[in-house]
Amino acid sequence: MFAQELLLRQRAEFLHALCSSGSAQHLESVVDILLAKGVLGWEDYQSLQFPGRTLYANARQLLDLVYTKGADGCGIFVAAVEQVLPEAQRASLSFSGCPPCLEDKEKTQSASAEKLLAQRPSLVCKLQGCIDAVLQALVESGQFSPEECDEVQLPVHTPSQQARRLLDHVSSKGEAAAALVLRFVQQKEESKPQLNQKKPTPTQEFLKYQKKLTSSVSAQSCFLSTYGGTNHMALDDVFTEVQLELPQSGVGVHRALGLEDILGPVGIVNEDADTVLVSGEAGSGKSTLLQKLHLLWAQGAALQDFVLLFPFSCRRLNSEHRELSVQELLFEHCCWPDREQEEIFQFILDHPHLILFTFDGLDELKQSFLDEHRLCRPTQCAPVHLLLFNLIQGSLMKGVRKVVTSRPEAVGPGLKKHLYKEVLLKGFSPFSIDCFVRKHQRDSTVAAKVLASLQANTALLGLCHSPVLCCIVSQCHKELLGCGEGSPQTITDVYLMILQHFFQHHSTVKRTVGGWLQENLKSVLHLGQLAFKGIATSCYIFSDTDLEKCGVTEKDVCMSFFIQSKDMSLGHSKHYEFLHVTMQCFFAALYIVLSSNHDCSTIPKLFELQDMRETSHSSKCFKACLPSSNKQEKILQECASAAETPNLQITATFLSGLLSQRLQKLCFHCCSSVMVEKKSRQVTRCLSKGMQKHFRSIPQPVQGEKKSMHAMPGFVWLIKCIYEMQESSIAKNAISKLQVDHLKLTFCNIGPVECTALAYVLKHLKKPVGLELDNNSVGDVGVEQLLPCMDICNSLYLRNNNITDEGIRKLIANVIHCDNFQKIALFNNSLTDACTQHFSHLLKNKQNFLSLRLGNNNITAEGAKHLAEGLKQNRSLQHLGLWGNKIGDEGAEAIASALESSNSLVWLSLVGNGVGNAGACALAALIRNCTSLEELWLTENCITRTGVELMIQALKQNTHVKSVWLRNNNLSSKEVEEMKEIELRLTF
Ligand SMILES: Nc1ncnc2c1ncn2[C@@H]1O[C@H](COP(=O)(O)OP(=O)(O)OP(=O)(O)O)[C@@H](O)[C@H]1O
Repeated sequence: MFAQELLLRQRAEFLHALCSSGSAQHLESVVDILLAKGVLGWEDYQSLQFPGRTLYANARQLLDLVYTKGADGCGIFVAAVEQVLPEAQRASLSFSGCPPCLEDKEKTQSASAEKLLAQRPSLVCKLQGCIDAVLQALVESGQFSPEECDEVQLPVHTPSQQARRLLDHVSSKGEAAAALVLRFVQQKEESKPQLNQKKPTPTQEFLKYQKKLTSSVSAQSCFLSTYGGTNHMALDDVFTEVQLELPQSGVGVHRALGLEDILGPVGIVNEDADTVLVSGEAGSGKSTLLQKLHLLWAQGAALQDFVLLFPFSCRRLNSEHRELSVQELLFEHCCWPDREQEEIFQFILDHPHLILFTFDGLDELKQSFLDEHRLCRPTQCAPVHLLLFNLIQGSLMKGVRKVVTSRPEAVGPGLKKHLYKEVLLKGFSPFSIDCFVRKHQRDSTVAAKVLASLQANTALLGLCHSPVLCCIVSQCHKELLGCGEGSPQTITDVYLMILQHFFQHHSTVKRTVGGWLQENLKSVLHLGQLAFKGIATSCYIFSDTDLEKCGVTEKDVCMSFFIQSKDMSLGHSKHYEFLHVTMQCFFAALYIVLSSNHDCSTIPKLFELQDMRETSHSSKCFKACLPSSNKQEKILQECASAAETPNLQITATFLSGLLSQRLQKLCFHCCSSVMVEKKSRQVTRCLSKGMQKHFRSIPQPVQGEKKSMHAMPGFVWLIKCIYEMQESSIAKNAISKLQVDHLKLTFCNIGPVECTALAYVLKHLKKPVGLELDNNSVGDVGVEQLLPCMDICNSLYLRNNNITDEGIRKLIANVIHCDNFQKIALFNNSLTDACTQHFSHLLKNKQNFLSLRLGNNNITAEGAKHLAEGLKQNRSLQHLGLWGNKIGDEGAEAIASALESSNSLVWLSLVGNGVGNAGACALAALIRNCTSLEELWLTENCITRTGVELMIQALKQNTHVKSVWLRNNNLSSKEVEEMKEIELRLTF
């Protein structure tokens, strides 16, 4: 088939192939190739750069364009798609009979600019990881302005997009800039360490082993056991992009990362270390992400610098009680070499840089990470956890790259110092939720209905940012769509929904409302007992005997709550795991509620653990709740040294939900109402006690300062438990005694779910507070969830929280009516000019508003003009911060002229905005006329002597201004010295 015809016939498939991952990566890589091959010209390329257009719209535009390029152009396009897509995706497109492809046409490119274009695809790869250095070189050589650097480095761009922006700018600068970039990349390549140098020639036996390992990794990773119970879904069909970020470092930046960045060069903190940590909350998708990496490696689509990949699960390593050498660990737990074991192991020892180990779920390892016991010889036998710790530290098999996943709580400073880099996994973005539901629900009408019901219930939408919950919600679409008003609000509701889903799926009996739990009570208690024991002893894999002991029957096993353990080392007997560990926590909580066997200290003990985080004390205390009637149980108790606090906390959260007034009635069908009510009172008391303890720890403020509480993650957990109870009186009671002016919840892993709970509780505060949520993952959905408590907030700090203009639109529509609300800080989000209209509206209509800080966003002169409209009509604003935007001279003129008549403005920052002398001139007028201004920040604004002199003149007429900051402008040191003498208030 001719390529042009293929493009027409398979248009839908091409679109799907380029866009279904939800990321622009495939599309952009194809465009790179088309530019390099001359299929697209610069104008074509510009027409594809339409801001705000959806991925699919861009892909359609590209297909239209390519079609007009004739058969050759289409042929190159098809080949480019083939090159860019992972193998599994390629299968859905039929390329047979297509014209040629991507061999280079041996053009003799003399000019550097031409080379830059022809080598674009490889340059995009090579530039990642050295963008900052290239930009610095371009600035130093006068080729780039600081504004252009800022544009390239915008945090909304992924590293590959930053590389493309850089190349785009360079291409408009001519030969010298292009030559500089090429030189830079060449030098970098030449100085690269061994990793990318020619790979050694492996022997036949090695190649056979590599093949065996690859197919075993592929077999283990190609399916995802999902909530269909017995159904398995191909990972490639359902994997949806997750949000990856780098942790903060100083005034850090949240950056969108792709899968390739997990092992790529961005975000390295310690070049000498070998371990990459991927950390994320329960159900955020760590195991699935690792599984995807395994699959991509096995498919030859990623991580091809590594010739062998050994995947480990810490959950399964817990069952290894022998002492092993590293060699035994690799070969017995991953893949057995049929021959020449020694030779293969020697290859691994000789080429550590070509080997990758992955360890999933370090938090599930029964022993906490210790940096003490060193092993150095790969032949030395030791308990598995010691081998693991020594591999992570690098004292064993230095140079082998390791990827480890863990919940954040389990990562202490001892481990952190051995990290090459850390990547935070933040679950699904709103876009991914959409994508996931569409992939999971093949029927597009059902998918649309599920998505509509999520939009109508934003608390549930917030929960769906956690992939595990998104998966359950999508799985239970019938229950969800049929529940009308009573649609789930809490995480307990969602797990009850899946419980009901599975029970009803396996039952033929017609049920009475609420009767389904009663009908299945026996199964619930058996499964609950197994889950409870497991949670208390960090046990997540169960043998037939374990099941038998708790009375779990064959029928219970078939109920879909379990998956069969994929372990290769557990011999022939069957082993089971709950579908997900959170499901185990849920059954454990059900058991505590429904069983009559517990002594009354179980609930208080479970809640007390918040004070014992990161110690094994919590588990010891909790283990005491286990009935230790027989020997085996005692052994179980002894060998578990550290039950995971996070899982105990999740269990306690479910317990709060199940014992809430509205869900209690479900339990009344199954056990004595007196007992349930008693347990419920216990939970309420524990929550109240826990909160009081936090409040008592608040230090008295230093004189003149506000009383401030710096909340810890334990506080957020208590708030979430209170939310699960869905009783205003409990929330009111718990929070009414909090008397602070400022509530600080920075770096507390606050996402939309936590925002829902926070708002539910904080709205009952008696006195207005400042709410500081900097450096979390609030996002637009989280902002919407916070609205109910905005009445009681006088200031809101949301620096670094992935907020876009849409979140701001909803926020402002609400806070405009809140009398107390006076300050907002939104430094380092994804805001553009579109949000400034809303702020302008706020400024016009809220004459007690004091402070607006929008630093490090993407606001241009256009946005500044909108803001200026609002500023003209505002009489109260004291602080305005636009640091690190791009308002330029025009924007500065608009802002300065709007503020000239202000008699409230005290502080103005336009740092790093390319204000220039024209802007400085307008700001000089502001200095002359504004009677209240005290501080003006104009650092890094390309202002020269002319601009500063204008300001000096203006300052002569103004005694209010205390300082004007002018560091890093275009002044020589001589000029700086001179001007300092003339005007002491200038700071250089
Ligand atoms: N990227 C993804 N695409 C599609 N589904 C996903 C993705 N990530 C997770 N899921 C779904 O969510 C479930 C839970 O994810 P996963 O087990 O990977 O989380 P986790 O972070 O490892 O949890 P835990 O810390 O509790 O072990 C998966 O079984 C899968 O159904």
